[in-house]
Amino acid sequence: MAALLLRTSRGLGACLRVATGCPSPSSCVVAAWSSARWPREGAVAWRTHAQVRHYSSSDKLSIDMDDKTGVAVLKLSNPPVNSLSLELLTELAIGLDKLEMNPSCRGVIMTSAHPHIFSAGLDVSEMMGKPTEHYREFWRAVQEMWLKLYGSSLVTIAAINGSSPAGGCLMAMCCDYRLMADNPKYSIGLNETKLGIVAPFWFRDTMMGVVGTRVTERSLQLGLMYSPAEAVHVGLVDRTVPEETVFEEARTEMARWLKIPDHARQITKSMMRKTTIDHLLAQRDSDISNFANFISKDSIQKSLTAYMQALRQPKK
Ligand SMILES: CC/C=C\C/C=C\C/C=C\CCC/C=C/C(=O)SCCNC(=O)CCNC(=O)[C@H](O)C(C)(C)COP(=O)(O)OP(=O)(O)OC[C@H]1O[C@@H](n2cnc3c(N)ncnc32)[C@H](O)[C@@H]1OP(=O)(O)O
Repeated sequence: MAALLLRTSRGLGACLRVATGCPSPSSCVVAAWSSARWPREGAVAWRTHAQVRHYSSSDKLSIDMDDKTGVAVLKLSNPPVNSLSLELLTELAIGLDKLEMNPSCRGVIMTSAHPHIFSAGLDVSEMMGKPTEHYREFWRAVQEMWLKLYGSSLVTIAAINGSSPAGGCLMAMCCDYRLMADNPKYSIGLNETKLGIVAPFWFRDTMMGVVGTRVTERSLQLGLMYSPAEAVHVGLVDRTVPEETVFEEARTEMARWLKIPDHARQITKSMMRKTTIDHLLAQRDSDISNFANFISKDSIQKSLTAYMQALRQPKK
């Protein structure tokens, strides 16, 4: 058991083989471990100096870590719609990594600084009119963000305070719990087919883990966007709350999750997610090539152009 308390600081994907005698990352089922999240002398000393630390140096992302509660707040702030550009994706992956390595950190609340939009998903302009090398780099960054968030050993809660299509929905689905503002104007879902593109297998697998096979199949084929109430009905969101209380409700929910001993919860989370993570890790390069080939096709570029033009039309 003592071996289980070793820190590896690498999220759920890192196998603590020493703990289970597991020979390889791919055959290890329960050994993934990030860090034993018990207070250490160093961490306590750190707390006396500063309770809240600002983590991110980017203006597109703020990360504030409260040393007293062990909870970090990660706020997307990339106007106008929090689209996930290469830069923001990279910042997200770095920020999540830093939190994973901080022994004081036990949970992350992810939310948006924008009043009505959680995230518009991947920045479509990163997928249009660029050279193949750019598409490859972009897609690796999308994968990396997913690996860090889906594979995080921390408690992750999405405080969804606005619309959340496609990649925005993916980020929310990576979290352990989702609260959404009950505003019927907001929507959430994987709408990729409506853009003429295809949600890759790991988007699908993430959704299946949240809502099951049947709802995923219907949602993906039709590119369904759900209102908050519908999202609760299909299980995509755990709970709706009045808009002005989303953040406080997320804090209350976090406190509930933090009552569970970290080691037990982390191993359980790893058991649930490891197969899905390994699936992408095993096919990372081919997934990048598939994306780059697919997105470079003239027909796909035309679809994206038409979609963006339609988006720019005045709304009725
Ligand atoms: C064989 C093949 C097998 C496998 C395939 C292999 C690989 C897979 C291939 C591809 C996978 C790709 C996966 C893609 C995931 C994504 O996330 S795609 C992005 C999808 N996102 C959307 O569709 C959201 C579109 N946006 C909206 O619905 C709305 O903008 C909003 C609800 C978010 C906000 O509405 P409003 O507040 O009304 O704001 P506006 O609509 O006026 O937008 C303001 C401004 O922002 C621009 N914009 C909006 N969204 C995006 C975006 N995602 N990226 C870039 N830019 C965006 C919009 O055009 C406006 O710009 P301007 O007009 O001001 O210039």
